[in-house]
Amino acid sequence: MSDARSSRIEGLHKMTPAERLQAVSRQAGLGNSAIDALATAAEGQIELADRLVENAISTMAIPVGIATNMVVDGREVLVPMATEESSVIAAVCNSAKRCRSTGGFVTSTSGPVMAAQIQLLGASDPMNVRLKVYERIDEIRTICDETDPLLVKFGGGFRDIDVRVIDTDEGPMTIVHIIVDTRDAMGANAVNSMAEALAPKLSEWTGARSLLRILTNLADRRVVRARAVWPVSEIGGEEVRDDMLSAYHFADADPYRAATHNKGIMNGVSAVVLATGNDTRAIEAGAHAYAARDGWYRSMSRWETDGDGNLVGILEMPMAVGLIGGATKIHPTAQANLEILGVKTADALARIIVSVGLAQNFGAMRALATTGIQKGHMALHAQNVALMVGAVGVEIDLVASELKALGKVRQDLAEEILARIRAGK
Ligand SMILES: CC(C)(COP(=O)([O-])OP(=O)([O-])OC[C@H]1O[C@@H](n2cnc3c(N)ncnc32)[C@H](O)[C@@H]1OP(=O)([O-])[O-])[C@@H](O)C(=O)NCCC(=O)NCCSC(=O)C[C@@](C)(O)CC(=O)[O-]
Ligand SMILES: NC(=O)C1=CN([C@@H]2O[C@H](COP(=O)(O)OP(=O)(O)OC[C@H]3O[C@@H](n4cnc5c(N)ncnc54)[C@H](OP(=O)(O)O)[C@@H]3O)[C@@H](O)[C@H]2O)C=CC1
Repeated sequence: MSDARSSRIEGLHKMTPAERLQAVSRQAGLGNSAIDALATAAEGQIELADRLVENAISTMAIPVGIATNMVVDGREVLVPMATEESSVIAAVCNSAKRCRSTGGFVTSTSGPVMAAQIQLLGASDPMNVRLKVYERIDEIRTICDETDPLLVKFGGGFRDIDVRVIDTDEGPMTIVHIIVDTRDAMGANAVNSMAEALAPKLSEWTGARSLLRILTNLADRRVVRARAVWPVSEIGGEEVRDDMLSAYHFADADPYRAATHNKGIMNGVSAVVLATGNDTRAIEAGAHAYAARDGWYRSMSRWETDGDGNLVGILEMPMAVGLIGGATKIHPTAQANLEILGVKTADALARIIVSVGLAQNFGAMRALATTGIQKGHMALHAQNVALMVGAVGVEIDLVASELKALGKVRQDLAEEILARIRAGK
């Protein structure tokens, strides 16, 4: 652990990344191996990193793996996933393989529609303010569309308003939602610019003070739905199917279980979001808020059986991803991953992501309802544990396979095995 002398490094943001690395190393008292690790990771990447974020000193590589077997809306698709967690990609490959015979994943979407909120305060008549805003819809449309003519040219732009009065600890507030079709963009910048342009006008028309002007990540008008059918024969029998349903009912009724169940879904979702340079925090925030829309936090997915006894999975969630903007357009790896996916629209990307989330959920539930998660997950995790204890080259596979054979993937055992290998025993 470093023992930073002071967190104040004057002018760090004005230095080059190499100068920053030196300054941080000095301040944090880094040893040569830590400095080398940061400098090596930065090679060939730092120029872009320095453009993307502030005070960049290095980069952090996350593995990109390919999920096979996915069929989405009849199209075979190879899906790049960026994740540091073992067994996540294997789970998608496995689950997608098991529903190929029924056609894979079928999706639908409500379209690329985002909303921004403008908070109006200080009026004694918030309901009256609400109606005054509705009366100005034509002017609002003009202001919003004039803010982003390019978006309008591509077929997007202002669509509608929704004006709510909410109760808060400091009394009622009027909240204006501007609803915008953002086409192939995630749309944060477009809707935020529109909200900022519109806010002074809303104050002028209503007499209320405008304060916050920002998009909502609860993108409940940009919902994507995926469904798939797993034949009983591909699940491992009726007993496994019924146990998977019991696992789902547990998650849907208990927020402690729902959090983990949904984390499994997000294992798949966030990995594709990250691989395509999209904003993982935006997607995570929207997904969890949507899962709590009924007033309690529940499973993001739904599971049932069809008339033939097959297991049917359904996932419906907000999916505000883009192909334009953020890191998507400028990160070469994101661009290459989009090429692998072969998608030309944000809508097509969103459909694949939600399908991967559903596949991931199937894989985790099936593992949990049968062998338990440790068998598949820990078998793949054994290599990480071998690396953690310092195994190199051929040692890694030797340590990992001994751990798997023992059925105990533990660091203390890995250390013992490595010591034995090195002693030639
Ligand atoms: C791990 C498996 C897939 C093994 O599952 P298995 O049935 O033992 O696999 P298999 O060896 O019989 O192979 C079947 C297919 O799985 C795929 N597959 C199999 N192995 C690989 C591999 N190495 N790399 C790529 N693909 C692999 C591959 O498609 C293969 O077909 P093939 O191509 O050979 O014809 C299964 O046990 C599984 O899906 N487990 C769940 C893993 C999981 O969810 N991991 C996430 C980490 S745990 C977590 O964070 C979330 C959680 C679990 O807490 C969520 C929750 O609680 O709900
Ligand atoms: N709460 C949140 O989630 C927030 C997220 N963000 C960040 O915002 C970023 C995403 O913003 P986003 O607005 O998507 O990106 P950009 O503003 O970079 O890109 C969108 C813009 O690109 C132009 N454009 C060109 N071609 C198209 C097309 N085919 N479809 C749609 N627009 C097109 C449009 O017009 P024009 O170029 O004229 O503007 C559009 O407004 C992410 O990095 C995210 O992290 C930012 C703030 C808050």
